[in-house]
Parts: sequence; structure tokens; C-alpha cells
Amino acid sequence: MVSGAHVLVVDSDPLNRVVLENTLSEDCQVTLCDNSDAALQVIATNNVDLIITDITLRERGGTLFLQKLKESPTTYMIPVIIISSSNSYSDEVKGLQMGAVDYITKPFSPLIVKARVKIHLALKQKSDLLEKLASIDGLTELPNRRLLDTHLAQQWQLCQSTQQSLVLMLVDIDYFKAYNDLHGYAGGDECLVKVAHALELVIHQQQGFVARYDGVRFCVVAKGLNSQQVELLCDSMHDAVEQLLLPHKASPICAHVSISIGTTIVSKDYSLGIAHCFKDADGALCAAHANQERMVMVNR
Ligand SMILES: Nc1nc2c(ncn2[C@@H]2O[C@H](COP(=O)(O)OP(=O)(O)OP(=O)(O)O)[C@@H](O)[C@H]2O)c(=O)[nH]1
Repeated sequence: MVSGAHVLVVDSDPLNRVVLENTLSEDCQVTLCDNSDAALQVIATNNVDLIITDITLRERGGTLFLQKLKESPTTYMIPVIIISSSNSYSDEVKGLQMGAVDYITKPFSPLIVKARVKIHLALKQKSDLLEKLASIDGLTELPNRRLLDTHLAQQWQLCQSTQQSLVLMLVDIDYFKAYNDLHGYAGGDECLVKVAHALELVIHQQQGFVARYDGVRFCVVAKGLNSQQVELLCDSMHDAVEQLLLPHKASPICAHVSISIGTTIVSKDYSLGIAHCFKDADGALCAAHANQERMVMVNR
């Protein structure tokens, strides 16, 4: 069994709940619910790895529960095993077609339930790992461009509907080609990792999001900040990188590795769209480089 996994048992029959708890609690954390509404509350506030439910697919409540789980972007990946008193072939097909990973009929053998739970937890663990690997940058371990795109699309919608400002920053390490030439590509890699972690510390303190955007550029997404707060945040990012004290003898502007930042704040004109926002931040970053300014900001 996958140690530390959290299994949610949803069954209206108290005896079944006890049997399932006894079967699984040796290897997993088990939470018991006697109805689907209580189960949805548990799922909303806890990390659940697998659900075992006795839903009856001929009843609307049963199909609705499974449908809700499979339609929500936060729960669709939780494997669901149906344990049903119906041994009808069509109910089994329906359950599997609606997204359940397995269908066990009552009366069930605890050992079979245990074995199947073990298989589905192991598969879930592997798919979680794949999902993680597909979303992080291999060098810096920051979120990658794929995760950035998903996060930004969500934040854009949220900020637009709640009338909060959305801040998008492009952060570039100055004279990095020269740094690579001096320290070698491996030395450049080490520098990238250190800068990434320094930025991550500052941005996470502000509940923001930082990803590796491309090459030596990072992208920061934050919300609800005004121009002054953005300036303070940029100062903290500059300080964090400069305090790493990574010598950069080839830089004409600083004895140590430094960064430049191009920023867009969108607070009025969301009709511009995300692509335009990136164009603004990129333009601001070019202006920061050209004028040797630490940060250039565009307000929309
Ligand atoms: N070590 C290392 N270098 C990289 C990586 N990705 C991109 N680079 C290098 O980073 C350098 C980026 O150079 P540029 O951004 O074009 O130019 P720059 O020297 O930083 O000049 P300014 O942007 O004007 O400050 C290039 O030489 C790339 O080959 C990486 O993952 N590791």
C-alpha cells in the first residue's frame, strides 16, 4: 500500500464503513462519510488520494456525486472505486464510463478491496509524479512555462471578475552571456538556480507565483498590488539577487550578478488579453536594459 495515502470511504451502511475502515486503516489514513454532501466537504478541505463509494447509479444522487467529482478541475484526478449492491452489467459499464476506475459488487471480499485499492493508489502516485514533472523546470525546479500559462489564465479570470490588479513581470539576469563565457555553462547553471531560489523566496512571501519563462528570464505573477507595492516588490527582488554576492566581473553595471525587470500592471483594460500583457512586459524589460534602469513599469 502507498504509505500515508488518504482514502475517503462514502457509504450509508455503518457496518460497511467499519469493515472498510478495518480493512484499510492499517496502511492508509481513512476518513468515513455516510453521504455524498459530507464527502464533498471533506474533499474540499483535505487532500484525498482515493474515494471508495457505495453510490447507486440508478439514483440521481449517485450519478450526480460522480459527475461532480469528474467535472471539477480540482477533483477529476482522484480515483473513484464504486462498491455497489447492484451486480447489473449496465450499472458497472455506466460507472466506468462516468470515470470510476473500478467497480466491486457487494458482498465484497476485504482482501480484494485492499488489493485493488493498492493498485489504484500506486497508479495515482505515478500519475501525480508525471503531472509534477510535466509542470516544473528541470534545472531550477520552479514552475515551467506550461504551469505558468495555466496559472496566469486562472489569475487573469479571477482578477477580471474581482476587479483586482494583475501584475506580470519579466525578470532577466543581466549580461548572462558574458557570465557564461567567464564561468562556463555549468557555472551559469549554478547561478540560474541560485537566482531562481532567491526570487522564489521573495515572491512566495508576497503570495505571488514565479516560473522560469525561457532561457535566463523568469516570470512573476501577482495580484492586488498597486504601483508603489510593485516597486517595493521589485526592490526586494533586486536586493535578494544582489545579496547572493555572485561575482560578475564581466558586467559593466554591477560587481555582482544583477537583474532587470519589465512590469505590466493591468487594473482597467483586461480586454487587451494575456499576449498583449506579455508584449508590454517584454517592451518594459527592453527599455530597462537600454536605459540601465532596474525596473520599467507599464500601467494598463
Ligand atoms: N548556463 C545556462 N545558460 C543559458 C541557459 N539558457 C540560456 N542560456 C544562455 O543565456 C544567455 C542569455 O543571453 P541574452 O539574454 O541574449 O543576453 P545577455 O548577455 O543576458 O544580455 P542582456 O540581456 O542585454 O543583459 C545566452 O548565452 C544563452 O545561451 C541555461 O539554461 N543555462
